[in-house]
Amino acid sequence: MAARAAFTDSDTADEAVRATCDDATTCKRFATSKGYWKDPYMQYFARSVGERKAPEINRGYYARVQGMNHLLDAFIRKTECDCQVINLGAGLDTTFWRLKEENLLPRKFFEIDFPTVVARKIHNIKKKPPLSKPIIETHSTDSLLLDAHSLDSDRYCIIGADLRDISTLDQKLKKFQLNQELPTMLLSECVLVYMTPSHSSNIIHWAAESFHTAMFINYEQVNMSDRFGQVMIENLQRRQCNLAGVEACQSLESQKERFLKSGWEHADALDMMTVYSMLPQEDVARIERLEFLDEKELLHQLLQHYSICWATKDKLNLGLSQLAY
Ligand SMILES: C[S@@+](CC[C@H](N)C(=O)[O-])C[C@H]1O[C@@H](n2cnc3c(N)ncnc32)[C@H](O)[C@@H]1O
Repeated sequence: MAARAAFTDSDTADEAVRATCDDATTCKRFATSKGYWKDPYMQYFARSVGERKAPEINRGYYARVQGMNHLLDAFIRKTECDCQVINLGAGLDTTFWRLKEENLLPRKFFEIDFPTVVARKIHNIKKKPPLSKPIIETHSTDSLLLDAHSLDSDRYCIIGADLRDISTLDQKLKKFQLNQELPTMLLSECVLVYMTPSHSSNIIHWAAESFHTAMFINYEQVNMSDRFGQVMIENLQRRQCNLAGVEACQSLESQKERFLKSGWEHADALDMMTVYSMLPQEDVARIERLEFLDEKELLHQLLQHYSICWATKDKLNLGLSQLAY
């Protein structure tokens, strides 16, 4: 009986984590509909613009997306596209299509998420030509591997897997021609915080062991032990969503530390208030004119509770540790 209850609880917990993918998608969809940044592909994953979101939420998503893109694009340029990207917990992210459009496609772009999330994404890709066309265009043969929980083409691959099961993840990536010799970017955008510190540390460790030249960018909460952080945790708990990994989100130091103790040579971390102040200020001024923001203090608090941490290892001496804002 006890085992059964535990199974049901963890199932509910995983379902709540999977639902966070819809939150991210609807918030990004809304912000793009207001013109914070351009993403012509989002509409194919979330048809309706949905409920209005507060201006501080839209600015927060702007900082998140621009902040991640800045480091990712710098890495791709540094490697002259001779690299691969693995987006862990990718949800309905559209980065592959943006990179294709901007002529910045890596040799291969991998995405991982729970099989049910992947099944939904594949369903949308199959049905919407603007999503499927770029995949077909960059594929050299007539047929590509496609089933309910995976799609593999020359340049884009999406895999249904649980990130907490590293050996299956590793096996599946290798089956789809992961190249351990290529400079590799690992992305986790609001993902690690949903798993225990031991599970996320396994992933960070596995990534460091698997590639000799790599960069890992992690976006998630920080400064979570203060009052504002506690309220964020309680709000999520009310929706059955437990931030199981919050322990690593105490400070910028704790964020860096988890990489440095797991085989990464160099790590940096900034809170999103700082990232926001380092983004191209002309564009920041443009988005600040889009909507009137009454509660500046709330925006600052929000941005101070998220961070981008990036870590590198660089056997090929590409200069990865110099990539910054
Ligand atoms: C908040 S969403 C973020 C999605 C995307 N990275 C973005 O920022 O738009 C978190 C994603 O991580 C995925 N995720 C969390 N834990 C996972 C696990 N153990 N295995 C696979 N995917 C996981 C969820 O299914 C969800 O799609």
